[in-house]
Amino acid sequence: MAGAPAVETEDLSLRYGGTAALDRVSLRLEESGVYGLLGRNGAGKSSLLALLAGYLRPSGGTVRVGGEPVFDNRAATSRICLIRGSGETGGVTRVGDALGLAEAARPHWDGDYAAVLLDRFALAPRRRIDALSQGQLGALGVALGLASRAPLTAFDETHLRMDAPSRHLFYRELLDDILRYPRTVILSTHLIEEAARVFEGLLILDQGRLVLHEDADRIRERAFTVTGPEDRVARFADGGTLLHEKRLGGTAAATHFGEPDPTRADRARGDGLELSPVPLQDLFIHLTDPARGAR
Ligand SMILES: Nc1ncnc2c1ncn2[C@@H]1O[C@H](COP(=O)(O)OP(=O)(O)OP(=O)(O)O)[C@@H](O)[C@H]1O
Repeated sequence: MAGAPAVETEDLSLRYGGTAALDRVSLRLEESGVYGLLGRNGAGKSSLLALLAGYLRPSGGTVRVGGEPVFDNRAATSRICLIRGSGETGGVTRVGDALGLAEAARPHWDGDYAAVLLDRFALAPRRRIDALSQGQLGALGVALGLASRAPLTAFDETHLRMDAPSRHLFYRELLDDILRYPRTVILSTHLIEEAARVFEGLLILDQGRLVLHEDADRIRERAFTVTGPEDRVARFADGGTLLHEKRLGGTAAATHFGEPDPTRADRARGDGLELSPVPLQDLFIHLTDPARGAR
């Protein structure tokens, strides 16, 4: 559907018996780009991706990709590629066979690009899949996902077992290829800091709920830590959104997450306080801290 958001969910919920894996998640991804999906273990990331790919029927709410409902809709799901874990290769024997399967299933498949990626990841098409290491399986999953060129592609912790140079190659390919062929990519990962540079937007799930859905640039503007003498840091905190506070021998460091306000920042600097950006991983830890609700 022309002009429809790439991904749209409304009050999307999923229950496994008595467990609420996802609880009324509403989100819209308008633009092509790379979105980071973060959450602690069991937060609901895989459940959300499985629902977006049409693998599961929601217990409640709706999910649309490119304007179309996805569950039981082959036309819609052929435009979605979800690579789960180190990848599922359909029970075939060799790397080259997995590419053949993907070519048959994926309307936007680019075989030449797949061959280039296999070469870069040093994976020969004749290699037996059952003899690949976990990291090599991840690299195959990454190659299958990238070469699918699906309008919605999701990687569910696919690259976690790959070594650092291979992961960096993946991030570079992702950024380069999305510029050439704009599409929406969701990357679920626990490797937050190293992947942060590829994220245009961020989704954070906590216990099945969406606690943050924001552009990466805006997050950088909204989050900062103010450090200095305790009394001045406390004065600065008045009326702000305090996420975390640390004190040591009369000095305090308070992490805020609120609306950008340049005058407050100027005031803080004028008061001799130091302002610094918050690493994404710290922000994630603070936002998903179980003690936060109590504070
Ligand atoms: N097949 C299932 N049967 C029952 N409960 C499930 C099933 N799959 C997931 N769950 C539960 O649903 C919740 C969300 O799980 P999910 O796998 O979506 O989390 P996740 O964020 O992907 O976690 P991780 O980072 O550990 O992979 C968890 O409480 C999990 O125990």
